[in-house]
Amino acid sequence: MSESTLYIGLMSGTSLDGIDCALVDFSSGNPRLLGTALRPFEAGLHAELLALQTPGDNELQRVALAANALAEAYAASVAAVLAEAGVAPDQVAAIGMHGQTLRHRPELGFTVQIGNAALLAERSGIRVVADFRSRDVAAGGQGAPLVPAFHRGVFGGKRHRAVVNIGGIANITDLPAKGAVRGWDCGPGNVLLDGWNARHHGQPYDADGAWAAAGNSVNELLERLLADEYFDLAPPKSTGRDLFHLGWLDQHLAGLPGLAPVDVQATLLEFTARSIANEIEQEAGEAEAIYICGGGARNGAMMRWLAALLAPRLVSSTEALGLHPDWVEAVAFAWLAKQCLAGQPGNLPAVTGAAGARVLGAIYSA
Ligand SMILES: Nc1ncnc2c1ncn2[C@@H]1O[C@H](COP(=O)(O)OP(=O)(O)OP(=O)(O)O)[C@@H](O)[C@H]1O
Ligand SMILES: CC(=O)N[C@H]1[C@@H]2OC[C@@H](O2)[C@@H](O)[C@@H]1O[C@H](C)C(=O)O
Repeated sequence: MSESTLYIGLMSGTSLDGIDCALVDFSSGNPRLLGTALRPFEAGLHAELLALQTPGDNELQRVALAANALAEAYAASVAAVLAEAGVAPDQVAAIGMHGQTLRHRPELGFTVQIGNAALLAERSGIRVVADFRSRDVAAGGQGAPLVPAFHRGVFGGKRHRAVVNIGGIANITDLPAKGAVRGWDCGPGNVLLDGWNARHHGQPYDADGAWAAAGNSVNELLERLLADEYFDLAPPKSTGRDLFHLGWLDQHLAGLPGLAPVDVQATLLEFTARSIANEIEQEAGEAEAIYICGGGARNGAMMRWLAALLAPRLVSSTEALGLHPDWVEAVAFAWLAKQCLAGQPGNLPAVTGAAGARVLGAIYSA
């Protein structure tokens, strides 16, 4: 089946909102979506994946069991998408399985995405490509972001554009009309907004940014957050929950007692939007139009902040370029699986800082 042009991309990202699954046909120049599914994590698995983000007891066994539970959930997503599209497993060339990031420490030489790829191959009957980041890290790179090569192919054009993924973490791809593509993680996306909202309202996210929009940003807190040294680093750079988590926010709040939770949320929204806009101004200032993907595109208050901060540039979602913002990352991992099977590189060394272009991923036969 290696001549099949159908691939499945599976992404469960740093926001921990669940599993994005996309069935994609690459037979023409542009990827064509044949089916999609977003499956929230079952509560117990969500709690365990969140707990495993920080060191704890009996980690080896807990990680192994969580990796199995993830594979079962991935297999259910794959089965649902195939059934809806009327496609049989043997018509699919491969699944690109990102896995769940538990640690990202390229400066120490490792990044960890869990998910039992062997079990997913067994359950789905489809070849699985997994562990996309390790080879780039082994070659001295950040192992992230990996989507810029895909963004170049689908979103590049005659005008200078930038694409911003606002997931748990936010990353930017700079797509000049001529010249090299650049990309880097610019800092938090929704991770702090989600965490603060969950702490105060018990809900996974602040729908449409409505709670944040009801508060007033606190300048002293905003300045402290923006002073983090991550924002002074030049690309290549990548980050994760290892750095940006509620404990990081709590450290900054410690010297500012008595703030109303709604005003902290308002500050987090402005901080997130400003950190993204600042990095675009510094690194991709010539971009004429900015396209947002990831769940942040559903946050109206975030989109209004970005439009104001980045004016007169046009700010819209990637839907304007033909790919719905919810599915960009899953389609990218389908594409990365295709690159792997073709023996083609998936990374851009100018983005990740790796010593060279590398074929990414490990293949688990069907
Ligand atoms: N209606 C909405 N209003 C506000 N925010 C939303 C809405 N829908 C989704 N989001 C945000 O989008 C997040 C999910 O985004 P996404 O799926 O792109 O992240 P991810 O892929 O897990 O992260 P990453 O790209 O960092 O790996 C949610 O956690 C939430 O913060
Ligand atoms: C280590 C890791 O999982 N990084 C993710 C995360 O989520 C967004 C940002 O941080 C990005 O660098 C990356 O994902 C995308 C898909 C990437 O590699 O391009």
